[in-house]
Amino acid sequence: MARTLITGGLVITAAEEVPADVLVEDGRIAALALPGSRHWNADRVFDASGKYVVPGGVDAHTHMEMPFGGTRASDTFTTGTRAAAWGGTTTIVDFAVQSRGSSLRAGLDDWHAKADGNCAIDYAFHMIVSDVNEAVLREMPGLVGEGVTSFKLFMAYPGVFYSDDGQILRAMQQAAGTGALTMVHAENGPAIDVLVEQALARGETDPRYHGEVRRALLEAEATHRAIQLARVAGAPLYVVHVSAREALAELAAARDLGLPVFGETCPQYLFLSTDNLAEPGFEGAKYVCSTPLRPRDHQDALWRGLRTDDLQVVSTDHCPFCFEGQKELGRGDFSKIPNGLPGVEHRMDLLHQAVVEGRISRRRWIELACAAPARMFGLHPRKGTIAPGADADLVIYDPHAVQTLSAATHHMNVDYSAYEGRTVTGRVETVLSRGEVVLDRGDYLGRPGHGTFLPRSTCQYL
Ligand SMILES: NC(=O)NCCC(=O)O
Ligand SMILES: [Zn+2]
Ligand SMILES: [Zn+2]
Repeated sequence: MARTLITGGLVITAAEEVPADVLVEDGRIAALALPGSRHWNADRVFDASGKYVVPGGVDAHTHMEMPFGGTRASDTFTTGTRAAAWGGTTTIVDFAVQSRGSSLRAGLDDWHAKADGNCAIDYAFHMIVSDVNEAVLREMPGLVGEGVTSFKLFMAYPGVFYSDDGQILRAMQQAAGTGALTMVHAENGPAIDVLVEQALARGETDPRYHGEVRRALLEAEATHRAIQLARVAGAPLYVVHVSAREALAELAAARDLGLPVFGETCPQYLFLSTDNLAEPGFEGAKYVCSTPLRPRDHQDALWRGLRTDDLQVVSTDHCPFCFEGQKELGRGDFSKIPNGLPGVEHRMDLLHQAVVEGRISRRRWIELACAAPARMFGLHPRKGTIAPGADADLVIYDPHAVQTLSAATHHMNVDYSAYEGRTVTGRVETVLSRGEVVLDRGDYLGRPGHGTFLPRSTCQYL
């Protein structure tokens, strides 16, 4: 395989920033050296002077083609992984779904069939458990053996993905016994359903009521309950898509006790708010996701949590539905709007914007977007860092380029952008996935089938 050299860039990892040349051989990082200090022969040289060289992003929360609310997420593995690559993400961990009444095996096989041969970048799977029973519990160790080392349980969505506390406790016990990580969607679903019914009965049908009924206190209550259940089970816990300040406080309190409790937030909770849900007409449907967007004053708490390590990971929860034909299913009844936002393409750029604005450091940017998710989900040391032996998943990033995010220019298969018209400083220039050039200065060179399934080890964050 070709030898590739990247010269003169500022190499940024979660641990350090150092000007260095990077040599890539056989799809892996072969060596780093002070700029110009070694005279390596290479078939291909990229000049990264004035640019950053960062690890490819690891997005630990995506939903390609996920069925939801009578429709399915509009990005396939082909379109979604291509869009991820455009945004500097070179690994996704997608959620395989167990259908109720079916087995984990069937759900996982289904997900392999969707992804196999179609991905532009490497991928792995978590498993959504929507039907906890004895047979399903017995299947869990087998999945861990196949590299599916995390399971997501839902306290929300009664009748769909929801598990009750007893089922969650049982699944946590089983996961802990195999070394797997339990992920929880922490919202009190049954209580939310009561509030939904009451709101609709009052004629409150607009998208903004989605945010009002999914109360912050019901996220905090569920987060508290998930933590206590994990304690009882002796299980580590990862709370997905944290949006409420009150839920974050529960995580912080648990971490202050030294518990193995981790949290993720997403760009939509850091950059968008209930103001978007309240946009005129039916526009707010574009911003319907769960947990919901919160009033703007929650954002500062989330940023603080990212700085203090009460939150460890920023993932996208990419789950796109087109406005036309999909979000529109909920006109006249907000509870029928399919839940989810597009975002897999913009995470690296939006977090870099936070660097530009002084909210996080450059190293924290890489920690949150690359290194921590790789360690959390058993992908380190192959992914999330730049070191000899690691996969050559590399991004040359121009920190000065200015771009405007828009549906007219993005690559996700969705007819709107949640960040339409937002200008950010910084842009991906070149992307390598295991040494192969996927993107270079606006030319897409990737191909479906390059991306391979990554069996994961257990959490290395503990
Ligand atoms: N988050 C969301 O609104 N949709 C995807 C499913 C989930 O993660 O709960
Ligand atoms: Zn969720
Ligand atoms: Zn999700």
